[in-house]
Formats: sequence, C-alpha cells, structure tokens
Amino acid sequence: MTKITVAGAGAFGSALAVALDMAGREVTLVGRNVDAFQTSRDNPRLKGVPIPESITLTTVLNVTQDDLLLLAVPMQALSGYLEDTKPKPKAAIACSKGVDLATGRGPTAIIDDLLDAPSAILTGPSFAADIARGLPTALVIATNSDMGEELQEALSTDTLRLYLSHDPIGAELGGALKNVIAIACGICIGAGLGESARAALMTRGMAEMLRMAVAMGAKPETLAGLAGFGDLALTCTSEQSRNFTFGLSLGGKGPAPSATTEGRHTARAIVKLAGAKGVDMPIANMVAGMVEEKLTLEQAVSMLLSRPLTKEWPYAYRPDLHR
Ligand SMILES: NC(=O)C1=CN([C@@H]2O[C@H](COP(=O)(O)OP(=O)(O)OC[C@H]3O[C@@H](n4cnc5c(N)ncnc54)[C@H](O)[C@@H]3O)[C@@H](O)[C@H]2O)C=CC1
Ligand SMILES: O=C(CO)COP(=O)(O)O
Repeated sequence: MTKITVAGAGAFGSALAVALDMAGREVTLVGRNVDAFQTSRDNPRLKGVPIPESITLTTVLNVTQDDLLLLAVPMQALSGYLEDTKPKPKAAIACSKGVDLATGRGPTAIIDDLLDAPSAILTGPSFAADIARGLPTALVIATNSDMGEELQEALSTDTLRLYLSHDPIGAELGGALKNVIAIACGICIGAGLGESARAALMTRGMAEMLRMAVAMGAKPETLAGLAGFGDLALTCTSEQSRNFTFGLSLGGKGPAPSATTEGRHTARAIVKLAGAKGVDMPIANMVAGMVEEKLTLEQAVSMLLSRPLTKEWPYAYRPDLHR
C-alpha cells in the first residue's frame, strides 16, 4: 500500500492525517511541533481530536519514491520548506491556500520548480475540525500529471470525497482568492454593514476571482466548483474561518485570530499580480489597503461605493476589455 506522509502538523495537516489513518492508510505526520504532543497525542492546533497512536509522529521528513507527500505548511513557508528538505516523493500534493508573496507563484508552480515529482493541489471547502471528526466533506484534487485517478483513489475516504480536476491553476487560485473575499465579508459584518452587503461582496468577489483566475490561465468552470464557489460560500459565512474572523476584527468586532490567516498575504500578492496583468480587483485592493493599514474602513467603503456604475457582466472573462 502507498504510504502517506503529511508535512505540517498544524490544524489541517493533522486533520488530514487523522482522516486518512481512520480509513486504514499508513500515515506519518511530520512537524517541528510534534514533540509537544508525542505522548499526550493532543495537538493544541486540533483541539478535541486526539492523534491516534497508529499515526507515526516525527520531526524529520523522510519520504521515498513510493510515498505520497501532502504539504500542509502555510503558503509563505512552502518554498523554504521544500528548499530545506528536498524530498523525492512519488507525488507532492499541496494543501496550502495562497499565493507566494515574494514570487507571485502558486503552490503547484513552486513544487514544479523545486521538486522532481508530479505536483497536485488538494483544495475546496473544508474546516480541519470537520475533516478530523469524519464529517462529510467534498474536495478537489487537481493535477496536470497522469496520476490524477491514483491520487483521487488514495486520498478519498468514506466521508472525504475527492473530485478530480485537470486545472490546478484554477483550483489553487480559487482557494487562495476566496480567503481575500472572506476577509472583506468579515470586515462588512464586523462593521455592521449588513447581510445584504455581504451577499454583494461575495458575488462581486466571485466576479473578481473569475477575472483574475482566467487571466492566469484557469478554466472558468473550475471557479464555479468546489475550489471556487464552494469554498467562497463556506469561508465567507462561518466564524470558524480565520480569514473571516480576521476580517471581523478589522471591521471592529473581536480580536484577530493568532493562527495562520492566509488571506492577509494573498491580498497583497494578488494586488501586485493583478496590477501587472491589468485585471481590475477593487475588493482585493480594499482588503490589501486595510491589511497594510493604508486605508481606513470608511475610505475602503467609500472607494467601493463610488466606482462608476457598470453592467453586471460586461466582459467578465475578458480582462483585456475590463477597464
Ligand atoms: N485549518 C483549516 O481548516 C484549513 C487549512 N488549509 C490550509 O492549510 C495550510 C496550513 O494551515 P493550518 O494547518 O490551518 O495552519 P496552522 O497554523 O494550524 O499550522 C501551520 C503549521 O505549519 C507549521 N509551519 C509554519 N511555518 C513552517 C515552516 N517554515 N516550516 C515548517 N513548518 C512550518 C507550523 O508549525 C504549524 O504546525 C494553509 O495554507 C491553510 O490555508 C486548508 C483547508 C482547511
Ligand atoms: O480554507 C478553509 C476552509 O475551506 C479554512 O479557512 P480559514 O483558513 O479562513 O480558517
């Protein structure tokens, strides 16, 4: 049986390890923090779900060409992690949601640049706690390699249902961009701007996601699926989301979460990329401005509302015409 190694023992890596172990796979969980719960099996990042004894916990990444490697470290740590560890797995599957701030690359491009192994992205609507508890979840496994069906089979369980896609760019941009829109929605609710405004932000946010993803070479239908619409719906409406609760705090409600909040970095990375590609992303601009403390809430709202009136779908998939 193919062995599965999960690198990154945070909430998501641990949850995937638990779900795959419960389904009878041979799983190793690698993390710089695992010594802290080697005995108790209680990972503070995944409260309430003990890590089973059948999962090997280690601080050292050691994979062979027979192993699948799931990479569940935060996006900004991914390239450094791969440069340091130089693994040679059968396939490397990114689980991070974001865009690298230094280079503008997504997770599969980073893997393709740094490793001699087929790359894939596992993404879609899923909170770590839900996956770890075995609640029903549907995700996307996207790859340009010919390993798609093998990966789909190896990583699906009775409750974790993977759909196969051959559009990794669209899948990873869906997961990255929805975090930025979730921050905007959190700001909106935190500032008391109302549910109607949130629905508007989600919908116009989806239009931005589509424009940007298509400009980067994605298929539009990917954004309508689990990795785009599905994850947008989850993250923009739940206080379980760290991106949404970070937005709430920017809007004046509650403290900022201390854990990984990918959208903070992605907003800044995507605004740079959108500028270079000439893609109009007013909501992402607003989020990046507030994250960088260059815009107040009042300025951000006024900027969005004072934009010229336009058609709903003038040139949605045509960034060249969308000026
Ligand atoms: N938590 C969730 O519900 C979900 C998270 N994700 C994605 O999974 C990725 C990881 O998120 P979480 O596990 O939630 O974050 P987390 O904050 O719970 O854990 C991150 C882990 O990465 C480790 N880490 C950080 N920097 C590192 C470095 N330079 N080298 C090695 N290890 C490093 C930390 O020690 C920690 O164990 C993110 O991209 C997130 O968007 C995706 C779906 C769901
Ligand atoms: O990606 C997620 C849900 O699909 C998790 O969202 P947060 O990172 O905002 O908690």
